[in-house]
Amino acid sequence: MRVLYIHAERFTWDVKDPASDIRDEPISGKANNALVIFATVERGDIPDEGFLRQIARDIIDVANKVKASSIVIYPYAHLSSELARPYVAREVLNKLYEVVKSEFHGEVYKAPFGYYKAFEIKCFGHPLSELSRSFKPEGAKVE
Ligand SMILES: C[C@@H](O)[C@H](N)C(=O)N[C@H]1[C@@H](O)[C@H](n2cnc3c(N)ncnc32)O[C@@H]1CO
Repeated sequence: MRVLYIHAERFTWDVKDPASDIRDEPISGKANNALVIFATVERGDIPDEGFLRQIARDIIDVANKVKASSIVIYPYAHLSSELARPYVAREVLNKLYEVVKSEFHGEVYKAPFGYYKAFEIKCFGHPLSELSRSFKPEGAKVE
């Protein structure tokens, strides 16, 4: 999984057209003082508890470091050329959302999977406000 973390003073997303047969409810939204997680699920990623906890731990660690009051999981198919199939990607992101929500003290949001979306973001610009990560399942066969 490839992720881009942006610590944003304000983040809003507006659902547009469907972009996949596999999709969530089309709910737009906004969050303030949010750690926005632009997340691309890659081929080989699995909805495995241990893998997801590893990612959730890092997300929450950064959210606490930057004193974010909310976290947004944002499905984003643009950070890798090795995309997981939509069915798997949606399941991985929905489970990641559940793990983060169960362990973070603040609000946790998930933008809907499977759509084109407009978004507005105001990045704080401090040294930890833009970070990227790559997570691989333990012992996963790397093609
Ligand atoms: C398009 C752009 O504006 C929007 N932001 C978008 O990316 N929409 C994506 C994700 O919501 C989801 N999606 C599909 N495959 C994946 C994947 N492997 N990982 C994450 N999301 C995925 O399905 C949509 C179409 O690819």
